[in-house]
Amino acid sequence: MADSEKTPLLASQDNGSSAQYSIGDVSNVLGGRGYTENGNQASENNCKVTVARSQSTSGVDPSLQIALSWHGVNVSVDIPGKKAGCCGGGEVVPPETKEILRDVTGIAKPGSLLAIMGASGAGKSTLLNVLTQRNIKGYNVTGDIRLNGWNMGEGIRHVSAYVQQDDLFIGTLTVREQLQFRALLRMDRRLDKRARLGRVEDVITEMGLTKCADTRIGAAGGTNKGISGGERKRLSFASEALTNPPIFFCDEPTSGLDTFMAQNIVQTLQKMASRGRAILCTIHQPSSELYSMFNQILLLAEGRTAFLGEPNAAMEFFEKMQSPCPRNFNPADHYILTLAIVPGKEEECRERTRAICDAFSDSEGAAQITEEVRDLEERARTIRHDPILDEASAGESRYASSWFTQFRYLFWRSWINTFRDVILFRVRIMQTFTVAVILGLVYLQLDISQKGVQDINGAIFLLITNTSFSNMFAVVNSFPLELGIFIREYGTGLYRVDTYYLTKTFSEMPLFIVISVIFTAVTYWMMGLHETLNAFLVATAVLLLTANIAVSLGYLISTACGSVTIALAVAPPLLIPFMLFGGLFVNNDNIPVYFIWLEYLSWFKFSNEVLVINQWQDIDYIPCPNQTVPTNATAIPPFGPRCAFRSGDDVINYLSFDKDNVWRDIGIMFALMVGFRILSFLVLVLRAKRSKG
Ligand SMILES: Nc1ncnc2c1ncn2[C@@H]1O[C@H](COP(=O)(O)OP(=O)(O)OP(=O)(O)O)[C@@H](O)[C@H]1O
Repeated sequence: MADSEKTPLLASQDNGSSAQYSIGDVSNVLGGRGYTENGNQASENNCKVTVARSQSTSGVDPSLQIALSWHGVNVSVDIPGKKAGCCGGGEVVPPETKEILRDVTGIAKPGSLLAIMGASGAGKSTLLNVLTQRNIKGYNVTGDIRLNGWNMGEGIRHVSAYVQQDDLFIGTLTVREQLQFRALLRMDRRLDKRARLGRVEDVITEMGLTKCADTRIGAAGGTNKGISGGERKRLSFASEALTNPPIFFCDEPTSGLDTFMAQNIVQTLQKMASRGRAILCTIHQPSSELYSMFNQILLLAEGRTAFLGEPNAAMEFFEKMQSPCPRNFNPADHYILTLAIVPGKEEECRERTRAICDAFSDSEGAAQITEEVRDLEERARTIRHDPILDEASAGESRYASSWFTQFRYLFWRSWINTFRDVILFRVRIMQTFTVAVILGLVYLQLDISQKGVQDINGAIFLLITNTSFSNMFAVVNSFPLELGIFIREYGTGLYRVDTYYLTKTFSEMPLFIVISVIFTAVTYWMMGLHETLNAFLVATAVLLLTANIAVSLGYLISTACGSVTIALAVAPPLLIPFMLFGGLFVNNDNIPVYFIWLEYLSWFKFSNEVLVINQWQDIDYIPCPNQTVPTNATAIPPFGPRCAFRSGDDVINYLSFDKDNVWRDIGIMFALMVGFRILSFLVLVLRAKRSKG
């Protein structure tokens, strides 16, 4: 992309309740005019054009509106050569450069609702990505994309909103809470809390969300259903509309909605456009009613512009091309079918498409668009540079809130998400309690006896195993589901990775603590493990630490895998080796030398060692059947072959555990807990950075 004129564009003005970006003195920009609500140029006296950021009103001030233009945009991708066919035995396919968009030019003015249409593979998503400067890693992009004639580069992100196809929300929040969360983190930091919450109420009204404002959003398509699909989509618009950006990009806003809801959404978009915004949507085969609601359409075919203009003009253009839309036929369907490449008739279809694209590029309509785009560029050239564009181009967001503000509201949201679902919370407590009671019944009141040694050691190991598995899988089953929301919100500059990660882990910690304490309290006393308060407290602390290590590893697996399915596939094979070297299945002295390193990662081993020592160290005597200890005996006599353990120390020694290792074990467990968390944080940072590419 030519960056010859990557020029400062926006300057800030503090006008109290509203924040504004000023383009500078631009007597000639937009013909010396601002744009009126219907997209026409107006207000002759507008010598200072400012970019929309007035957040106290729901519309964009005419003097703050932006025209988005793109000129001669070409996009291609380099495809490396490879061997075709199975097992690399086939022909060599040479590397090639695939053209995705070719010389695409257009303009979206304030007040216009532009539909980007075309057959599958025509280049709609690519154009949207290029215009929004998102997901373009790996593409070769040339051409100009300008705002009111100014080349802003990635700064476009700061004056536009991108509503993606899938709506991702934390389902436990209500509509109002979701908007308040966004407003408190995203809006201009010079606006106080009252102004932000006031803006939330305005947006709720503007987007027709009043009726469901206090309804929980719920999970899309899940059993925990909240607001409807149409309301979810309007909530997506509302979330972006809070900062009142003058440009909106929407990817398939009506997909998955029924006709009524789809119409309702496009009406909302119409309303938003009528308030001075430029709205660009990709849309797949809209119904004729929907089609008629757009005031501009852009038809893409084979990466070229087949038409850009008003729907009526499209009708005339296709008539001239000897492809008139039949009566009572949906024009959108007709154009897409006319421009589609039908399998088996590729050459013929490509020929027709080429002819249409050539005809459009030679048409008066195309010439007028090119002239308007050039006019904007030309006029922008005469304007003095303004430092705020440098700021925007450098990617600095003036909406970023402070670290503490992010921490506060993220913690609030995470806390709600963890504890609001009372049913789920109760289910987890009941589940823990039930499992604890069952295990307690299986190992009810264990004896200190020769046979009891195996049962007690087995019970201790089972406590560690259950604590590890249940806590790790609780994370693995839920955290990856939230990662999509995190990536998207991080991408919009809502918060930092560290604040998100810290609040997530801190807010969830109480739940893991409560569950671990309930589990230990029930099982410990039912099993009749060493019955002193001190031993119980040590066991509780060690199992809490164990739970936290498992949770940390759960975070690491979740961030590394990114999806529940992969994380669930990876977690068990990872856990088994740790469990194997826990001291129950293989004696510590018999671990093969090449697996010693794994022993140092096995918290099962450290936890087991501390708990076994905690259980046995005060047991001076383990009875042996058929042998009585004389009351006046000074030492316990040697046992026969059936009695392996005279005292707790024998049990500890038998397992190759050492009382001197207790503090070392606890230290290593802390290190594992912290280490896994730091690693998972680093993986999350990496994931977040890569998602921005
Ligand atoms: N990274 C890439 N590598 C190779 N080809 C690509 C790449 N990205 C896009 N394409 C190709 O470019 C063309 C346009 O893709 P794009 O996704 O923009 O089409 P689309 O009109 O949005 O299609 P759909 O409506 O099916 O989503 C397609 O043929 C696609 O296969």
